[in-house]
Amino acid sequence: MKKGRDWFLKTLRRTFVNLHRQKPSVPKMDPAERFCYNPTLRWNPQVEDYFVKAYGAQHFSRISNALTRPSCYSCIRVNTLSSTSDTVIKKLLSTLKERGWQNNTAEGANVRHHSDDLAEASLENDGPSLLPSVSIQDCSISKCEISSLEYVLFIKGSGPHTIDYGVKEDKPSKEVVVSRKCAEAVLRGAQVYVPGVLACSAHVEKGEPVAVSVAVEQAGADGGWGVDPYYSERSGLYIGQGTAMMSRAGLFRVSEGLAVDMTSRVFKLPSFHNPQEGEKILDMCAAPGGKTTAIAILMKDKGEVIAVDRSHNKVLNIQKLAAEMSLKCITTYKLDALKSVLQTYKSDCNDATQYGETESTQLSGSTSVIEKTSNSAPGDRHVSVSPELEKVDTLELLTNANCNAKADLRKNIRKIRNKPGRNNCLGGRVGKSKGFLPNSFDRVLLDAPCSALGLRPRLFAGDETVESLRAHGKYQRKMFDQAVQLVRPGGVLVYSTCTINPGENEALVRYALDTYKFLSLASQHPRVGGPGLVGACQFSDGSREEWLRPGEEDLVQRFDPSSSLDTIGFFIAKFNVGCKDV
Ligand SMILES: C[S@@+](CC[C@H](N)C(=O)[O-])C[C@H]1O[C@@H](n2cnc3c(N)ncnc32)[C@H](O)[C@@H]1O
Repeated sequence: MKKGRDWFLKTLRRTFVNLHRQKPSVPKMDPAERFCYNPTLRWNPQVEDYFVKAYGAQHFSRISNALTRPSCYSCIRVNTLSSTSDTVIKKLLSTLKERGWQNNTAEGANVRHHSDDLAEASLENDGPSLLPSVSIQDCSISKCEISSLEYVLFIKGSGPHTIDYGVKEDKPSKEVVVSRKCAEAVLRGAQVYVPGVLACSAHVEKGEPVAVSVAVEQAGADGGWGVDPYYSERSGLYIGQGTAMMSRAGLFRVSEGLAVDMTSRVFKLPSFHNPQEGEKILDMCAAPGGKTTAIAILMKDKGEVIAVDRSHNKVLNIQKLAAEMSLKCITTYKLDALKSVLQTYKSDCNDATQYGETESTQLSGSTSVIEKTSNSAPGDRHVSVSPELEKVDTLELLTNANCNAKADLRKNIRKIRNKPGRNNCLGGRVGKSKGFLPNSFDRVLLDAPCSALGLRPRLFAGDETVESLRAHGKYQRKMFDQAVQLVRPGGVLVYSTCTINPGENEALVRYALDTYKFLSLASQHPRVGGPGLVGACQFSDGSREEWLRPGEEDLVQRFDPSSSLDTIGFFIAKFNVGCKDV
């Protein structure tokens, strides 16, 4: 992160120096066109070409445009073990009120005035249930209407709003330029923190109003992507206005802290820093733990939820979330889902469901996991070495490991590269798992990693190639093969992922409906009962494929009709494993 920021700052400063020397002429333009939010999403040219052929230029431009805007909703899961949805709604409303959401009518020009009475009434209401949706200025909170999911709350924001930046002679008074990542967070309700700041106008003092704009990567002459800080290039890239919380000099002296307190935003979405029984459940790609904790709540914190992720830091995040929510039935491990099924195990382990290292991150004593004291390979040890010593250490490690195969050599080198410290490790112990025995879980959730192409808002998409998009599917399939082996006969495997509306293009149909075909094929897996597959896919054109049985309709996530991005289809498929005749 720090390296990236240094690189940005270096590039930026170098370009500013060049700019100064070259004194390029900035084309005059209408301030309304320039000081607004109207970004163009850049794609890898091949991917763009691919999608334009698939959707047609106009439709693809709509998709691209929609992706640059944040989703209208934030979603909060209520921990119903310690509160109720109504209580949390009241609390959220009161937090919003404290933050001035009702009265701050100076924010933006398109302010929608909802009645404060409703919010007031609901805050004072001690009755059994609130209205399904309560609104205050620019924001409404509602419970999910699907029965049994009332613990899910939707917070709807508003935007885009027009902001008066106090432009004089085509220039806003003072300006802070932030990185693209920072801007994407600000568009979802965050503040501007020091690490996100790339540049700042001269003579900015603490307390002064500043316009906040974003420096997005532009295609360079060499075919690569780079930040182009040309003033005029940030047209349409203004994301709001705020108060500088430190002077310009202070900003570049410190490495953390609040840099700009946002007072007017193009998109208003409040940011809240919040986050069934006896079964044994595995969550295979669990971080940050949203679904793990939801499962634990549904289990009334009784039973065993084993949450694994391949990233050390992300496992720490799951632990943190579980601890914050006082959930005791969650045990976490670091594990690559592609190696979830234990390959070799020793017969002296009675009823062992998995092998772990000495360290367990188990949060309760309820799991039947058996841990071994030292079954880690020599390469597993954490070696903290300086870069100069790294080569020596690698060699030593390889010798010690007595590796015969090239694959082992590669694996051990990778382990060294990823050792704590190189990865900005958050610190903290994480138990490693060697995998689980087949048939050892009542249920397995595979919330597989995807291309994240549908994540919004998105201001840069140049990194994704057609090949990388295709690779996600293959990766998911391998994980599925592992997951299906771990469910006990009669158990359930839940698989969730998203895909892209295929439109009418044949090539895209082949690519996007890959998942769909995969799910159909998966139902013919020797361990999966054909009719046991339930799932659904719903596309924007209204077409729908489903395999649902009465009472299972709620398994399917439905489209938000108010969303302007209508091209992503969701799959949530449930497989009954090991019973062909279900
Ligand atoms: C879609 S996210 C999971 C979100 C999570 N289920 C939730 O609701 O909070 C996918 C996760 O898979 C993890 N992941 C990616 N490849 C993995 C692998 N080979 N093994 C285990 N986890 C993996 C990523 O680190 C990421 O945290």
